[in-house]
Amino acid sequence: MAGRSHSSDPVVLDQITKRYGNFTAVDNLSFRVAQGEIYGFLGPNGAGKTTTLRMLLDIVKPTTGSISVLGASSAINVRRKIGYLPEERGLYRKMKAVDSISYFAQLRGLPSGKAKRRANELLEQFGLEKFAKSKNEALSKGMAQKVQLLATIAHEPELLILDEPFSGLDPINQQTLEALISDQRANGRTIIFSTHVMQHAERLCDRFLILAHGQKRFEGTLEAARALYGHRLHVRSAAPPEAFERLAGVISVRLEKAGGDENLYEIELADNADPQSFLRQVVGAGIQISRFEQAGATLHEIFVSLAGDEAATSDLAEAAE
Ligand SMILES: Nc1ncnc2c1ncn2[C@@H]1O[C@H](COP(=O)(O)OP(=O)(O)OP(=O)(O)O)[C@@H](O)[C@H]1O
Repeated sequence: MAGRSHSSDPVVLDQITKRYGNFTAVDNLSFRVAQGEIYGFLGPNGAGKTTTLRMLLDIVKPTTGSISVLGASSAINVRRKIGYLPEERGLYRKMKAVDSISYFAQLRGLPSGKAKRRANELLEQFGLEKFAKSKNEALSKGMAQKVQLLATIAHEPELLILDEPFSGLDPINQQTLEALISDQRANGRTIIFSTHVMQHAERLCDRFLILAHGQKRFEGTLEAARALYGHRLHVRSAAPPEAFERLAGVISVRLEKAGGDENLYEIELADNADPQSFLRQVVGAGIQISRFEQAGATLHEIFVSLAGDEAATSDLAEAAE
């Protein structure tokens, strides 16, 4: 599944570029998403995420390159198999919640009776049955967003494309949405979602793509990103930093916390260095250590290091919301 490319991959982008006048919004981007995968789209503001998702859906045409979605050269030909939550949310204000869901499901081919049943089932499943007959304008922003999400999945699409689905939801509803996305994958669906919030991507994604200035900065699993980011170790020892600096494979030694008898160091190893060989060298050099721990980089750290400073700003801004 994850990572293996296959001719029947539901989403294939090949050397896609999108220009607006002289400005390149998406720059020679290629990637594939495998069946049953949760694929995260990460990138700072203006990185080209929404433009790419819109190209996937054939709402925006690429300047050059080719796209295949569920075996078709245009998503429009397979739209009944796709569920799309756009970045700009919107429901008809005067329509009832239940009717909104069944309306969208019918637009995508579900017969009216089935669409209504499905709408009621989903509202109940997500604790919104009391609001089924409320008009959308009477719903809170978060509830309206949930209704729109349910409208996106009601016709049981094979491929879900969700643009910033977590933004605007409170932590409880974010959790509900995470569960919904995992549940969709468990049912064999393929999901692509964009986000600024690394924790969602960290918990949910089989693989992710980091975009910055329209270019791919990384594509792969969290483990692969961590390996790329390098090894970091936490070491507690009474020895001075120079004792570690002179060992093979050590790039830097940072004093994380000075103690009375012992210091806590963060030690960065070269990509090709091995923590075990570091440990053997420590023992061989007679350096006493009382703690040795491998630290996995967080996706946030990886994101900032790969997507640059503007990424840090947008990620932190989002986290502070
Ligand atoms: N119709 C358009 N005309 C001109 N420039 C555009 C158009 N649509 C998008 N852009 C530009 O392309 C770049 C990428 O925009 P896009 O909306 O894809 O970014 P994004 O990664 O989704 O950002 P955000 O996280 O802020 O939603 C931006 O600089 C944007 O201003």
